[in-house]
Amino acid sequence: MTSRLAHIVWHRLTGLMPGELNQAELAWLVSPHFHLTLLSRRRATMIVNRVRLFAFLFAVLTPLWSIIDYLVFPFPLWFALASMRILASVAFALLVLYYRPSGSLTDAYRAMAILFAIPTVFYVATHQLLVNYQLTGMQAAIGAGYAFLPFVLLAGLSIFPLTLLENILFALPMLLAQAVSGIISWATLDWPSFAGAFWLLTLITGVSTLAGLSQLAFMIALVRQAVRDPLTGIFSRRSGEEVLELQFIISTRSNAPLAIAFLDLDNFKAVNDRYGHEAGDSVLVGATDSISNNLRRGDMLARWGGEEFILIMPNTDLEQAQQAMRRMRQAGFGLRPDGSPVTASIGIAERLEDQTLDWKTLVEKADQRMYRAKQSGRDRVVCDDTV
Ligand SMILES: Nc1nc2c(ncn2[C@@H]2O[C@H](COP(=O)(O)OP(=O)(O)OP(=O)(O)O)[C@@H](O)[C@H]2O)c(=O)[nH]1
Repeated sequence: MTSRLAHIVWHRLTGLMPGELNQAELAWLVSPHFHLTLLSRRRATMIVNRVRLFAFLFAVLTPLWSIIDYLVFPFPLWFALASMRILASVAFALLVLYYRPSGSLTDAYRAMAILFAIPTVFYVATHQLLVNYQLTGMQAAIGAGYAFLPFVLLAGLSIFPLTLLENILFALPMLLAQAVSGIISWATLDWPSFAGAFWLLTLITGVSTLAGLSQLAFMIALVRQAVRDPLTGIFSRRSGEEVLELQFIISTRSNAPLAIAFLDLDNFKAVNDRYGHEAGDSVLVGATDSISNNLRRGDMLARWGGEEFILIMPNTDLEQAQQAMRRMRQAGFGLRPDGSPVTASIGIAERLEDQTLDWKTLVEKADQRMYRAKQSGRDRVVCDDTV
């Protein structure tokens, strides 16, 4: 009875989670640690682009308020505020001009940190300046507006597709700073208004976090659709090319081996011809399931064409790649509708061994070897040009 109730409550709760995600992807909302490289790169690009948009808006809006300050405040005050606004505006403009997306998350975090640091410094500086003046009436009302900046910053978090952990890490310094400033001025603190403002900041953080998580969920679903082959669920050719390009650069830089295997299922056309297209589809799914179950962590399988696949194996030399193929062929590639085993012809190429200068040549080599495996009788691996 209790377990049934717990089950219902759990079901209801998970029903609240973004419906576009599957169970495994829900963990991706918590921490970036679980994200695939392709998602991280796209997210990093999106974050930097949003930072630049935000910075552009603030570069334009920040100096405009000087007109109001000029009309309301006495001379030395409006001039000092205007100078600070111009400095902040220039800093925002520099961020727009010089920060470009690189695909690296560290760069994206740095861009966000700079974006939030500019108004924080501005806030602290203007606060120091304004406390020296005894403002009343209209002047006090306009001066109080400066205290709203932390609210704007925390609300600004909502435009970024961040995980729960990242949202907390970015919001925490601002909330802590607010709390510390309250503790420092403890004796003279107007308690109810401080507590009210702090509660409001926490609420805004919660809403921004929800907004960020919803964006992230939507992005995860879109990236999945863009990078996965709809039939087999493995990576599409387009994302395979992207990963291969990236892995080629990484392995060249670190002088590490990079092996790829080009796999083509044998006599697959006969399955379609004899048992129909749907049976053919099931064979494809069975073969990719079997390969995926035998992959090493860090390896990546992409569907290159109809019944052609490319397996990307970073940090793997020729000998290790041959071993991997032996293991894979032993595990098999699933069964044909008549119960006989599916076999594959495989060509292997390795960056160092083949002295290839770009990833396309590496694929060409593996493809040619796969073709020779077909010609010399199918169901075999070819890994050099000697046969
Ligand atoms: N069911 C199904 N068939 C596909 C799909 N994509 C490609 N094919 C079929 O795969 C077959 C490939 O046939 P071939 O290139 O002649 O190769 P094969 O029969 O495997 O022969 P070998 O490669 O020489 O061993 C074609 O009949 C395509 O129509 C797909 O998504 N589903």
